[in-house]
Parts: sequence; C-alpha cells; structure tokens
Amino acid sequence: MPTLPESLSSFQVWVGGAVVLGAAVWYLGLNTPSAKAKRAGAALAPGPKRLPVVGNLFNFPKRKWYDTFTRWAKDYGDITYVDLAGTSMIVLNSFGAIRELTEKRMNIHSNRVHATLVCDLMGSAYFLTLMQPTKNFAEQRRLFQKAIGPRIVEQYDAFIQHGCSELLQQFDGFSGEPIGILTKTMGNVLTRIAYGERFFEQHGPEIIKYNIEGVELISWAFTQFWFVDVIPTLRYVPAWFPGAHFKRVGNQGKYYSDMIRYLAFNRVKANMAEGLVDESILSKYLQEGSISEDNLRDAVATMYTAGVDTTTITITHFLFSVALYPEWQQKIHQEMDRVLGRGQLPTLGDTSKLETFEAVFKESFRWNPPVPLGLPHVSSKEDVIDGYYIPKGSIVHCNIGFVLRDPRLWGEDSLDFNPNRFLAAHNPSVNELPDIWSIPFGFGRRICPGRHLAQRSGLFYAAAILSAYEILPYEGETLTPDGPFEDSAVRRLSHFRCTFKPRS
Ligand code: HEM
Repeated sequence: MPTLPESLSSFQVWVGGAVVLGAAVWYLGLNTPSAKAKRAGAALAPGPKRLPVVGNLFNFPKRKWYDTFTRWAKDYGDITYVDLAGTSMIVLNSFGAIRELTEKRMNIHSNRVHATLVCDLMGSAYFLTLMQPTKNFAEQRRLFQKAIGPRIVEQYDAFIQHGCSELLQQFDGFSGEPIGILTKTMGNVLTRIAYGERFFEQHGPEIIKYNIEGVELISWAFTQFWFVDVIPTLRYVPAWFPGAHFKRVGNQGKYYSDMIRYLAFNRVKANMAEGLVDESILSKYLQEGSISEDNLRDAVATMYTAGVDTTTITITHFLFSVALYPEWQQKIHQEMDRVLGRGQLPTLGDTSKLETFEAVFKESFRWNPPVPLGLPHVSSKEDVIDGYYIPKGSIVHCNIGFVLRDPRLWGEDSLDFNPNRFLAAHNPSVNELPDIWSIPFGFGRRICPGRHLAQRSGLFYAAAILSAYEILPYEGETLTPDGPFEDSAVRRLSHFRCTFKPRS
C-alpha cells in the first residue's frame, strides 16, 4: 500500500500531467493553421483531404509533383492548401495570385526553404538559389545585375559566338540525344564567362565535373526524406554512429560545395597575383572592388549550377518542337533563307529579325518551360490572400507550367502548340500577352538573375542550329506532344533523340 504522502504525490503527478496535457492540447488547438486562419478572419484554401496531425503526409505525391499540382488546380482552383504534418504548403495556380504574393508582397514571400542536410551539413546555403534574403543576398543579386543584366549582357557575345562553332561542329552528322552536346557547350561558355579562358584551358573539365556531380548529389538529397531535417540537432551525431548515413552524405556534399566555391576562385586570384588577368566576371569585379570578395566568389560559383541545365533544356525543347512540327521548321528555314541568305549563320543581333523563328522559340518555351514549379518561396510572416490564410513558414510553389497554359491568359487554344499567337500578323492582341521572357524565370525578388544571358544564348544557339541543320525525328521513332518527361524539378524530355541533317 502506498503511504499517504506517496499517494498524494502520485495524485499530484496525475493532476499535474492532466493540466499540462490539457494546456498543450488547448495551446495546439489554438495554434493549428485553421484556428489561426479563423482568428485572421480567413479560411484555409481548399486542398486534398487532410488527416488530423499528419495532414496530407499520406496523400501527398511521392513523385510527379508538377502533374499532381496541376491536376489539383482543376479540382481546387487558384490556390491549393496542403499540410505536411505541420508544415504548410501553398500552390499558386493563377498569375494574379502569384504576382500579388511574390511581387506586391515580396517582403513577406521571398525566403527559401532551409533544409539542415543540404544547407548546413552539405554547406550549400551559399548558393544564391538557397540563400535567405539577407544583406549578402542583396549584394549578390546586385552583382548579377551588374555583370549579366540587360544593359551589359551583349558584352559576352564573343564567348557565346565562340561556343557556337564548337556546337555546330559536334552536331555534324550527329544522331542521338542532343542534350549532352548542348550541356557541354553551355557549361564551357558559362565557365569561360565566369572565370576566363586561361582558367578554362587549365581546369575547365575539373570544375565542370565538380559542378555536375555536386548538383546531382544536392538535387537528389533535396528530394529525400531526412530525419535530420525534422530534428536539426541530429546534425551533431558523429558520422560513425549507427544510422548516421546522412552525415556521410553531408560530408560528401560539403566536399563538392567547397570545391565549387573555392577552387576556381583561388586559382583565378593566384593567376591575377602573377599579373595573368583575362576577361571574366570574376577578374573584372575583383579589380573593380565594388562587391565584397566573399559575395563575388559565391555569386559566380552559382552560375554553372543555376544556368547550364535550364538553358540547355530550353534549347532541347525547342529542337523537340521543330522535329514534332516540321511545318513550323520549314517556315523557319524559309524565313532564314529570305532574311539571312541561304547557308548564312545568324549573328547574335539577327535573331530579332527572324520573327517566325522567335515565335516558335517563345511558343516552345511557353509550352514546356524547364522549371514548371519554379523554386519554392517561403513566407516569413502570416498573410491572407483572397480570403485564404497563408501561415508563417509556408512553402509557396508558383505553378509556372500551369500559368503558361492557362486559357485565361493565352486563349482557348492554350494547350495547343501554336506559334501564331506570338505573331502580330495572326494575333492582333499579341501585345496583350503576358511576358514570355519573364514568367518561366520566376517572380519578384527571386526572379532569375540569369534570364537575359539565358535568353540571348538560348535564342542564338537555337537559331544557329536551325540555320545549319534540319532536325528530324530519330530514325524509327515517333514523337508525341506529351513527351515523356523526366520526373525532376528541372523538367526535361526523357531521352529525346533526333537527327541533324546538314542543310546543303
Ligand atoms: C532558360 C534558362 C533559365 C530558366 C528557365 C531559369 C529559371 C529560373 C527560375 C524559375 C528561378 C527561380 C525564381 C524564383 O524563385 O521565383 C531561377 C533562379 C535563379 N537562376 Fe535561373 N533560369 C535560367 C537560366 C539561368 C542562368 C543562365 C543563370 C546564371 C548564369 C541563372 C541563375 C539563377 C540564379 C542565381 C537563381 C536564384 C535567384 C534567387 O534565388 O534569388 N539562371 N531561374
């Protein structure tokens, strides 16, 4: 039998426990997103059915987020709400809602996701794509604007032109997947622009290898579930500890992040100290001194990872479009012969004279943008839009792919491939269309700072290829408008092959 004091104390424990539990339930109840929404005079946006506590953890797609979000857009409308066991996710499916949040209210909706494994253990938080909007972020954005903004981008024409001769030679007699050759060209060009010809000659393949392997590892890590992202203190567990596989992945990622961050920077600086300076963004702004060395180093290190795949996929999708619709390819060839003269390669300035070519390129970009869900923004404060509550910390996806096919913006034939929509002779309202050189590049404070370079090099390489070659489907293969596409954040056609027939 327990003694009186003992029974009293156990009674007290029970009461105390019940009070604490009650208070916790009461507190949690008051702090659910629904309760907060009610307090803000709003409601949660519609979305797939949620379970208590875990929310949508079990009906959230493991794969093909873009396809699922787009299907949800049809079921739930412009704004979809998802709860991933306490983390809110918002999918925006209307241009109006996207602009309202990411542009007009950019002070609130411009953060990025912070994943412990990728950002802390892999040391990748310095990539501009992952940075929070701090002072360093602002300085790096300023560097991008100064170095490859609209007023200066033409300065790199010689680099782009140089890449073109390599590109066209490699396609001579080529039949297969063009993406490998395009990636190599774009990678070489961006490495030269960033670090200069001497560095490229000496160490180009090495830094490109680190970039390719590093990006692959980091992108993979981002799409996996890691306990350390949920319980960040696990990062202090030693690597030998059972189950600490994440530590080894983290160390491997850290190696790549550091190589990408320091290798080229240190070598170019060492060359400069010996008086060996050649034209590059790094050497120019190191000499100019208006940006801190650390921010300059980190901003330039992001260029390859952010710029190569996206631009090459855009060109690959264009090649796919003209192979799929040979009638449009024929029109482009006729236009090139008329405007440039048969057998003449375009210059970078020529692409704007090729109206039909530009219309087909734009339509292909609209039809299959390479980053259809953009990069998610994160809300730093709670907010309300159209009566819907956005909790603080929400992960906000802008459904770029959906917006680019939205009939409210592009008309009844928005799902069709129809370059005429970009031609004034066929579409009197062409000037009222949304800006195709903006939407696929994201929004607001986080809009892609490489878009002018991407537009200039993408258009030029696509025009140069078509001036020299006829693009045919790979022998024995039939292309269909639906792809298929690979399941990744940067969405590309899977194994698209074609044949490059020289235009004699
Ligand atoms: C057709 C090619 C490209 C496409 C479609 C594209 C698309 C995008 C998108 C959708 C974002 C996210 C924007 C957002 O969060 O709202 C982004 C961010 C970014 N892009 Fe691009 N991009 C391209 C080429 C490039 C190039 C060539 C570079 C650099 C040389 C570059 C550098 C960046 C950087 C640094 C960011 C991160 C910006 C930030 O988080 O503040 N991109 N891009």
